[in-house]
Amino acid sequence: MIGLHTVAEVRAAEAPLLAALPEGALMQRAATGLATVCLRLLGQAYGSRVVLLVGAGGNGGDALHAGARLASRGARVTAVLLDPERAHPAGLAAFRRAGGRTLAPEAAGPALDRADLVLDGIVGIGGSGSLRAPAAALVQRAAAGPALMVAVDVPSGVDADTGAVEGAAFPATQTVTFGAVKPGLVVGAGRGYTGELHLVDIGLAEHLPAASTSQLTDADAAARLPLPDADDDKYSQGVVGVVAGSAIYPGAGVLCTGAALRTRPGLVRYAGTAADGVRSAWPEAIVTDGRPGDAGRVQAWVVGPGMGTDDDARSVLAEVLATDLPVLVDADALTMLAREPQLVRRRAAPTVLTPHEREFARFGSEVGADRLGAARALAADLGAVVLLKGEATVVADPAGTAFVNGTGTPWLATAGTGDVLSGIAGALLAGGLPAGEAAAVAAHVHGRAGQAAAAAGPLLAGDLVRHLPEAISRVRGQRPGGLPDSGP
Ligand SMILES: NC(=O)C1=CN([C@@H]2O[C@H](COP(=O)(O)OP(=O)(O)OC[C@H]3O[C@@H](n4cnc5c(N)ncnc54)[C@H](OP(=O)(O)O)[C@@H]3O)[C@@H](O)[C@H]2O)[C@@H](O)CC1
Ligand SMILES: Nc1ncnc2c1ncn2[C@@H]1O[C@H](COP(=O)(O)OP(=O)(O)O)[C@@H](O)[C@H]1O
Ligand SMILES: [K+]
Repeated sequence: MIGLHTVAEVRAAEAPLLAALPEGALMQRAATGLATVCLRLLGQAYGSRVVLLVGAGGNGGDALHAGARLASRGARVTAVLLDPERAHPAGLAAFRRAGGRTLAPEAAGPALDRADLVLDGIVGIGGSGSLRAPAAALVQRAAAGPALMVAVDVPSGVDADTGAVEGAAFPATQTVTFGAVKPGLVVGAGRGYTGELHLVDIGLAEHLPAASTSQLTDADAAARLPLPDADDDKYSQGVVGVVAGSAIYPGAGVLCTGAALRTRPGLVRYAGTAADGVRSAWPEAIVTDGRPGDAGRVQAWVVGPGMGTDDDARSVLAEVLATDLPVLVDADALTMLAREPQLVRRRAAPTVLTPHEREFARFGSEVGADRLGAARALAADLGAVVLLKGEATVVADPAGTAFVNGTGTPWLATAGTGDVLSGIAGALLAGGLPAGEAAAVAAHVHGRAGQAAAAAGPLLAGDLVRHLPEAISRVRGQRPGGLPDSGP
């Protein structure tokens, strides 16, 4: 599990180290790691052109110390001092001793235009608000040039906690971050500015609290996807019930049921008006065109995709939510639930809501720039797990534990892929995973299936279902074997 730590947590963890270590030692660790990454990227330091963008805080200090190391290896390093009077004194002295030269921001254009590498030490975890004018102009000039763009700790202009970007920000090809991954590097707009992420260990780990926000690795997901063993039968892996699709639009029912089958193929029951379509696509499912109560026993329900929002649909939703089973609520069911949120507030069993941004807004407030904060707030308000879909899907539970998904591809932005996600998550809920983990593992596996399917070109939602066994095998670190095809 990759823990994501807020600025406050990083500052609190730094405090005892700063008190215990000789002055500047922590910054030396950071700068050494930073210079090592830059040297690797440059390949050959000697003769290469490096420009440092240096703000007035510790972030600029890191850049100056790293620049000194690069200069001592023969790189031609120029520091653009945004606030010369306040540049980090020890860093600037080391930089000058190593032969580095300085420039005023107004004179920096030509150097930026021909740099091999630009190091962004404008602002790190001490930043607030949008990037100020001189810094923003330098960032834009650097971005237009040919250089590798390396951000120090956090790309300047990105809010380290939320990923919010107001105005300009440094579009890094690489970000070298210190001590802990900050949430803003992997979520929201910030994710798009971070590039490849490098974490430098500066000794903070033992001082950091347990992370309340995490990102799953393949190994974390695999540990939550148990293999069936000799004692299992078709019921023991958990039976999932699916209410999705309609007579006119059976697709959502077919996709959702297929995804559930391909995730934990113990048993999937389907109840709804898309019964004929589901039956012919998936002979493995047990299908009724009756109500959920007619379907037989299940351990979790998925309700919503393509089911409509008429009175019948509303009464089916109420029936499912009145059970004491875990329920995943998606799509049309979210639209209905937003009108009657008490249906979920009064539940004792876990509920997972999987809105995209427009569905989220129906519950009363826009997602905004702080996606983690928004998901946490809705989860706490409704007492449900909220999986907020999008480029970086986030999952939050009512107690405040959250996950940021790290897998996926923009090719997933196509109709029906959300129905597949619901089927995967429903199967994991029925298997007994805690609701927040079921949602997070589902997003992880769904993203991996998207990546596998996209390798062959533009993907359709049905391709995701077909690639699920392969994606799950890969998450487990196994070489996927071929599976016969069935369904969409
Ligand atoms: N603590 C340590 O020992 C270690 C710290 N480390 C490093 O230090 C960094 C934290 O240093 P920090 O606390 O000095 O803050 P920092 O990120 O440099 O920002 C402050 C400067 O930014 C400016 N500024 C603010 N907003 C702005 C905006 N919108 N647009 C433009 N400018 C803006 C602000 O200006 P001011 O408001 O003061 O006028 C001030 O000049 C951390 O990220 C890591 O890199 C590592 O070496 C490990 C050891
Ligand atoms: N730009 C994107 N990058 C990565 N994943 C995306 C992007 N846009 C959408 N997705 C993913 O695609 C899926 C779309 O789901 P949804 O909006 O419910 O579509 P539908 O209702 O058509 O099934 C979600 O899992 C979402 O996270
Ligand atoms: K920075």
